[in-house]
Amino acid sequence: MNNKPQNITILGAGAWGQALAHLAAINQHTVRLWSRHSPVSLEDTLANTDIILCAISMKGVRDVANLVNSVNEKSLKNTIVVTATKGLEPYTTYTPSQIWETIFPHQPVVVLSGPNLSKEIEQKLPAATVVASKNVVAAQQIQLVFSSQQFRVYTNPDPVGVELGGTLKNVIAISAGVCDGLHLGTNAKAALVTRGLTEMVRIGNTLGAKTETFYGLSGLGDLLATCNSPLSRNYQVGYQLANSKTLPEVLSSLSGTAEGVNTCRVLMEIAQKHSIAIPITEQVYQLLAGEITPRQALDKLMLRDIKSEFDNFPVEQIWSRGEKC
Ligand SMILES: NC(=O)c1ccc[n+]([C@@H]2O[C@H](COP(=O)([O-])OP(=O)(O)OC[C@H]3O[C@@H](n4cnc5c(N)ncnc54)[C@H](O)[C@@H]3O)[C@@H](O)[C@H]2O)c1
Ligand SMILES: O=P(O)(O)OC[C@H](O)CO
Repeated sequence: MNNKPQNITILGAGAWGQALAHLAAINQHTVRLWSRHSPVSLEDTLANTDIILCAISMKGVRDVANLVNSVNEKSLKNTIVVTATKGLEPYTTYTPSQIWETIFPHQPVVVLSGPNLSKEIEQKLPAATVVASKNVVAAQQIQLVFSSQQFRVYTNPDPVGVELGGTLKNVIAISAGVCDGLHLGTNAKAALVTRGLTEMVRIGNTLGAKTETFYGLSGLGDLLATCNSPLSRNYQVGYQLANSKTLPEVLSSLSGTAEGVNTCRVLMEIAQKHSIAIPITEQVYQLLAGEITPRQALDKLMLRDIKSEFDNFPVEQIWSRGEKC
């Protein structure tokens, strides 16, 4: 493990890229920030870099990964790629780490994800996160690079699960914003977030993630942060839709990317393909498409067929044990 200051290139100079630059600088690492608007070329920025950290919005990840590959394929021999994007690619349904792994099959790829609202990190408030990779040593290296008094970093052996936790919670955060925007109360919010976690596990398991990862920081932890904070852009989308704003109005008022809007569309494709029940996501999708009102979405969720709480524990099974009375 290398405990020396590292040369880190952060791709994406938005809210999250800048917050990560601050966290890396705490440990005396040399940080270079690059964005598509940078005056310095990507090639120059990447010279002698030990770590490439991508904090680009989902829609730019493949283009930027291809750009990195085209300018610097040979000199990146020992470079670790870290991905901090929380989204899914339309059509391929790839996660960001899967895109990086496809383009850089010989580099270690590490996922960094957790309950990390950048505005709180900017204010130097404490936070924790998770780093996960198929390459355990690379994950431990990134843990060492970012761990500080302000930022506690855990490793996890399930990169797909860690990445999907951060991605899938964005859609549930939109629904939580709607719930608060309609003033539906704490009981309703608890029910929504808990059933939302069930949807996350269903999708995650189908895509190869471990159930227990969703009960950790990158799953439940990030879900709680995002569903309970007005600082979350995804939460704001739901909150403002519930307050009669249109989606274009909401998106133009946000400072940065609300990935849940596009993720929701990709999740609908995945759910249809694999026949997965994701009723909350389905209502968010119809709401974003302008097909239903927030109140209609609520009624649809409340009036669904009654069922057992757990997928593998049908009502009939309980009754047949004579426990009905
Ligand atoms: N802000 C947070 O609190 C936070 C925390 C954790 C993870 N994230 C995730 O990090 C990612 C970035 O979020 P952000 O808050 O920094 O967003 P942002 O909108 O503030 O910044 C996005 C960055 O991506 C770049 N970008 C966007 N589209 C691009 C394209 N087509 N090609 C090249 N570059 C492009 C922008 O120039 C900018 O540098 C998102 O996936 C988000 O979910 C954000
Ligand atoms: O502002 P949001 O909704 O993109 O949330 C930011 C982070 O994902 C919270 O961990």
